[in-house]
Amino acid sequence: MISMQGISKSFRLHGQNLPILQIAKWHIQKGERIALMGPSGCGKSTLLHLLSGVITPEQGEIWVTGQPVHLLSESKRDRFRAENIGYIFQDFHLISSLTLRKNVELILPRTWSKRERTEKLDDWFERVGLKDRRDHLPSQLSRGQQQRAAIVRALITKPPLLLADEPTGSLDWETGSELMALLLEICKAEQLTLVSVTHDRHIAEMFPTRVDMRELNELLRSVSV
Ligand SMILES: Nc1ncnc2c1ncn2[C@@H]1O[C@H](COP(=O)(O)OP(=O)(O)OP(=O)(O)O)[C@@H](O)[C@H]1O
Repeated sequence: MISMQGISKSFRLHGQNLPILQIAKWHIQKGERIALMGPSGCGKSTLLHLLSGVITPEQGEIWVTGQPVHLLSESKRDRFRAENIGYIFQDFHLISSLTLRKNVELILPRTWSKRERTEKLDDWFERVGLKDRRDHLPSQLSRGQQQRAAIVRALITKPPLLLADEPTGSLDWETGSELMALLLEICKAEQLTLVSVTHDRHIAEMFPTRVDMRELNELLRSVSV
């Protein structure tokens, strides 16, 4: 499903090269659900951006669903991302002037018929407990409900890889753990692969697999971040 090998990634800052990631090998099987943990600034978000092809490494190979992401042009990476990756953000990233339904409709493939769209939207909003709220604006909903709508937006096309960057980070513990339980249950049922960054040890314990950046990123073994 995912294979990374010999990865080096650095950023250019004030004329200097700042090494951020060095990963010898990382393999993820289809359907794995992984909590990615590690101290602030250790490169967790950078790693998600590499997996989704938002950025590319200086060295190394990244294969996702059989595609060599490291070799694709920017436009091909955009397409790869649209077809293969669902993304959930800490702050939901819903458009405030649009209803939940319209927020999700924006990303649906043009090839879906009107009937297919309506059926899938109804199914998914029901699945996350928002059946009666889908025609409301984000501001009319709680933060947990907004994140549920963001889950619908990320999953409705069933992308093989779901990336989440602190999806419960702006929710209280109870709301956050309920939301994560729902997300994990859906990913298990649909056999979707999930890599989710979290700072919360209790949330991480809900996952079948935990990966610590201190083990993955070789730079963290010699340098403290
Ligand atoms: N575009 C960029 N240009 C320069 N430096 C960057 C850029 N993006 C990230 N960095 C640096 O890379 C390092 C890793 O950042 P990253 O956001 O991946 O860390 P993180 O582990 O996700 O942190 P946090 O848990 O605080 O969100 C940080 O030192 C950050 O300042």
